[in-house]
Amino acid sequence: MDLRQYVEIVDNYPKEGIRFKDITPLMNDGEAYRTAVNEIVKYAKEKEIDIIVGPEARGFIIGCPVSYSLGIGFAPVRKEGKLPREVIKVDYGLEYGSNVLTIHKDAIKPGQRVLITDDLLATGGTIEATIKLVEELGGVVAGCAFLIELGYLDGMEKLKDYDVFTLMKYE
Ligand SMILES: O=P(O)(O)OC[C@H]1O[C@H](OP(=O)(O)OP(=O)(O)O)[C@H](O)[C@@H]1O
Ligand SMILES: Nc1ncnc2[nH]cnc12
Repeated sequence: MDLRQYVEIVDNYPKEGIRFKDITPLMNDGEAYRTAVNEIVKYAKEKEIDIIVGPEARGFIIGCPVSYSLGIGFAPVRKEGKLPREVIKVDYGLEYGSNVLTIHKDAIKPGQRVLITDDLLATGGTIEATIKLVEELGGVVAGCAFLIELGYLDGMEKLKDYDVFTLMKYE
């Protein structure tokens, strides 16, 4: 199944010069969504993952069904001010802005094997920040999985020391 036909490219969103890759058509199609999630489930099984971590909001869309399918937990990474208990935080930049990400201090047990999921790898700022949070809690980043990699933004450079799985690459 060619999943690219379900990714819509929107020019100049959210600002001038950005070509936004919209995955909502993929999610709207049950078969395409399931095919994409199943590929990541397969990858997660190979990596013997204990828990999935995904950054808000699109990381949830990919990570939660993978967690459900494997019967393992999901730990949300959220923008500042959203998680109710004690958190650790990190600043990060992305293709069109900057922000703060947080995770609950007790979300991951030291030594747990973590798969980080997101819809898309652009500059790698979000994934780098998420990795920092996981590692600060003592988690082992056993893999990172994305639907889409924007090769022209070199996010992969930040992931040289990690195992990465992507379904679609745009140059
Ligand atoms: O590799 P980067 O340059 O960091 O960009 C990728 C990130 O940008 C998007 O999230 P965004 O922060 O727009 O938030 P959203 O998921 O809430 O839409 C996307 O879902 C990734 O998390
Ligand atoms: N070009 C892009 N399309 C979709 N999501 C993004 N997040 C960061 N850059 C993006």
